[in-house]
Amino acid sequence: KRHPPLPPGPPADPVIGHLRLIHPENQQTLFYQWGKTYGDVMYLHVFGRSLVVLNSVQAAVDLLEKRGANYSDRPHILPFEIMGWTSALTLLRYGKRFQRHRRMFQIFLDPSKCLDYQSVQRREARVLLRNLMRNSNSRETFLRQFSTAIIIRIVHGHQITSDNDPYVQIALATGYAISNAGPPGNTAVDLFPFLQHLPAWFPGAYYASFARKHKFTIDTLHDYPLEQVLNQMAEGKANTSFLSTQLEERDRDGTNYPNTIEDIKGAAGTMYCAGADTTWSTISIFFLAMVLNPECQARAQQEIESVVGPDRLPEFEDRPSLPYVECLMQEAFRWNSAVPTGIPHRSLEDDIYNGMFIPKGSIIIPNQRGMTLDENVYRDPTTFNPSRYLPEPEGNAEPYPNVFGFGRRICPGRYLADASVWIAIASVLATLDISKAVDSNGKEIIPEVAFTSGITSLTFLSEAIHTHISVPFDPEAQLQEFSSREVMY
Ligand code: HEM
Repeated sequence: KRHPPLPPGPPADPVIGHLRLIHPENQQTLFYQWGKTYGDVMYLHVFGRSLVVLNSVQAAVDLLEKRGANYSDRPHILPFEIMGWTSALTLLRYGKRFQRHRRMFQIFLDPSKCLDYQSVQRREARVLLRNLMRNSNSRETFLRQFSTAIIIRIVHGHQITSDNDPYVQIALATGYAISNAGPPGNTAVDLFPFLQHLPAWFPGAYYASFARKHKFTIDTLHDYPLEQVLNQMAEGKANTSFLSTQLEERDRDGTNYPNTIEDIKGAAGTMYCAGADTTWSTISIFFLAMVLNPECQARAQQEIESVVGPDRLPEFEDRPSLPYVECLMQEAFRWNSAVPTGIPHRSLEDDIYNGMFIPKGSIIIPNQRGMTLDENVYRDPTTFNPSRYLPEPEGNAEPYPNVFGFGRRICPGRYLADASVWIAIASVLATLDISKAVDSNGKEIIPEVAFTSGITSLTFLSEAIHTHISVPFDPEAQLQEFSSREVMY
C-alpha cells in the first residue's frame, strides 16, 4: 500500500534498524541532538518496531492531545508486567480499565482536593527544614523522605517518622526495582517475548529474570499497606486516605462500586511510586541550580524577605505575591526535566501528520528534554535563567515548560507535585543558604550536572553542596502546631 514518507531520522542498519545507535544510557541527550538535525518529529525503528520521537510541544499537542483517541495507548512493557505491575495506571492499555483508573486518580488529585492536602505538605516542609538544619549531609535522604511522606500520608493515612519506617523501606526497594528494570518497552525481552521463558544467563533474558526476582517487592508494595489499612479500619483507627476512602465506598456501594481490590491496590501502589522520585528529583535539581547560580538564589531570597518578612515561613497564600520564586521553580522544572523522555504512548491506527506517515502501533516518545530545550521557544536554553518567564522588557515572556505530559495520559499528580515542590523550595529559600561545599584543601567543589537514566532522572549531590542557616527560626516550635491536632483533609 502506498503511503506518504515516514518522518526523517538517522540512517539505520538493515534488519536491526537503529538498535546499535539507541543506548539505554542518556537517550534524552541523543534524541535532543538528533532533533536538531531531523526536526520535531523523528522516526527510528528497531527490528521492525516503529519509534516516533516528538521534539516539540507543538507536535506533542497536535498528536497526543488533539488526536488523543489514536495516541493514548501505552506499549507493552514486559519486564514491568512480570514484576507485578499489572494494575498500574501508568502502564495500562487504553480502554475501559484505563478509564476507571484514571477516574480514581482524577477525583483524588483534582485541584480543589489538592487544597486539602496542603496541611500535609506544610508539615512535611517543616520536617524537611528541621532535618536539613540538624544534618545537611543526609540531604538526599531527607528530600526523598519529604516527597515519600506526603504521598504515604494522603494515600495510606500513615505518618512517617523515620527512615526505618517499613513504608520508606518498601519505597526504596521499589525505586531500585523500577530504575534497574531496563529502558521501558525497549529491552530484548520486549522485542522477543519468548526470552522470558529462558534462564537468566541466556543472552537477552536478563531483564525477565531481574523482574521475577523483584516481584516479591512489588507484591509487598501492594499488599502491606492494604493489610495495614484494613486492620486499622476494623479497629476504627484508620486515618482518612485514598485507600480508606476507596474501601469504604466499596463496602457502601456493593456491586455498584466499579473497581476490584486489585484495582484499588494497583492505584495506591502507582501513586506511591509515580509521585515520590519525580518530586524528589525536581527538588534536587533546584539545589543543584542554586549552587551554580547564586545570584538567582539571592534574588528569590530578597523577594521572600520583602513579602513574607523574617518572622514566619512562606505559606501557600503568599505564592501569588512571589513571582520570581514562581519563575525559579518553573526554571527548575525546565532546566533538567525530571522525566526527560516522558512515558511512551502508542498509536492505535495509521496516521498522517504534516505529510509524514506514522504507522499503527508506533511507540511515541514525547521527548520532554528536547521540548524544554527547544531553541525556537527558549533563548539560550541550557542556561538557568528564571527571568526568562518575566514580561518584557525584563524577561522574554517565554512560556512555562510542559513537564507533565500530554492529552489523556497527562500526569494526574501534577497539582499535588507542583504544590509539594513549591512549598519545599520556598521554605528552603526562606531559611537556608545553599552554596558550594569545600574539599579537604579548602577548595570549592564544582558539582557535576549529571543524572541517572531511568524513567526518572536523579542527581546525587551530597558531596558538593553545603547549606547553612540564613534566617534562624525554630522548626520544632513550628511542628508543635501540627502535633497538637490531627492533620485534616
Ligand atoms: C515533579 C513531579 C512529577 C513529574 C515531573 C511528573 C511527570 C509525569 C509525566 C511526564 C508523565 C507522563 C505523561 C504522559 O504519558 O503523557 C506522568 C504520568 C503519570 N504521573 Fe506524574 N509526575 C510527577 C508527579 C506525580 C505525582 C505526585 C503523582 C501521583 C501522586 C503522579 C502520578 C502519575 C501517574 C499515575 C501517571 C500515569 C498517567 C497515565 O498513564 O494515564 N505523578 N507524570
